[in-house]
Amino acid sequence: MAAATPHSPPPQLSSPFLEYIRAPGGLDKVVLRGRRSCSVEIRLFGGQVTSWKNDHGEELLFVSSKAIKPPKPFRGGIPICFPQFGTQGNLEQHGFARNRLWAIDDNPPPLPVNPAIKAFVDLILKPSEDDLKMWPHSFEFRLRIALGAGGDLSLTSRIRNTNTDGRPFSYTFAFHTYFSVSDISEVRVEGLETMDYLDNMKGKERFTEQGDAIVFESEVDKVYLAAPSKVAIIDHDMRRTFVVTKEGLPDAVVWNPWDKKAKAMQDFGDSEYKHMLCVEPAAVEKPISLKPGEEWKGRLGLSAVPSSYCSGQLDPLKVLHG
Ligand SMILES: O=P(O)(O)OC[C@H]1O[C@@H](O)[C@H](O)[C@@H](O)[C@@H]1O
Repeated sequence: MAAATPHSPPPQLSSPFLEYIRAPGGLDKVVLRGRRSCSVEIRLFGGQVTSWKNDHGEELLFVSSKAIKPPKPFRGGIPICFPQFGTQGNLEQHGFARNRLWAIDDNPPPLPVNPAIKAFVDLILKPSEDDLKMWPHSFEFRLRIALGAGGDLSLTSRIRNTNTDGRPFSYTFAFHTYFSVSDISEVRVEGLETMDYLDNMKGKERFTEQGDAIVFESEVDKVYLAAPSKVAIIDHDMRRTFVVTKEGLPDAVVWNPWDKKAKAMQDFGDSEYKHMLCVEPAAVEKPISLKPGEEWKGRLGLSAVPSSYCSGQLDPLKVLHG
């Protein structure tokens, strides 16, 4: 199904757990509804999750109060970085997928789904003629966004090489997840200690993280390499822990712009850095290569658990292996 134009009727989504909301300026969105006040909002522009609320209706993702409307990328939620992460190539920063209008995919190829999950939507992005001029590869990018029975959110990406000229392609990728936190100075991240990382602030030089959980006192922009499949973000003040799980995505980017960069960013409030943290499951160091006909799958799982789970400090071994 193509994305709705301003004059076409909104797509009929055949589920009480889904709602299609029309909005001007490319801001049409799909809302997934779960039990009590759990919900997820997805904008077709960028195929971007822009809201994830728990069963008390509390927002769990950060969105900047200064976020700009299309055609600019939207600051917050979960932008998709594809086919390029950061400045690692000739394309615009973080690639073009976050800056394109996605469509609802009525007829996606089967994807095993937990039968308890009722609220999900499938989106698709294919390159336009202009995209092909910049990045000369034909692809189908399918994205399933699902709200679990317990309020968990999952995003599954399937990228297929549909080149008909026999050529493979490679890309880098990230789920650029902006978490909402009470106070960045009180937050710690567990699961990445002792990992090697590339420091984007030091010319991508490689370092090894020290043995302690990661805390924040200044700007951070690091790509943790071969990171574990689970990472925890512990927010003391909110008495909440986000558990991030990833499959098919070896790396994890951690980013907070801190005060100076915040002031320099047009679409970001001067003090908003205090209330956000990006932890981004990604494939950055080693680009993913696909031959024609091949498909890659990457999955992000998010849950928010009350701090009782972490009050005695979340056991790092559980984070890594539990
Ligand atoms: O401003 P953008 O393009 O959304 O990027 C924000 C940040 O995204 C992070 O993923 C990068 O590691 C940072 O280097 C970058 O500054």
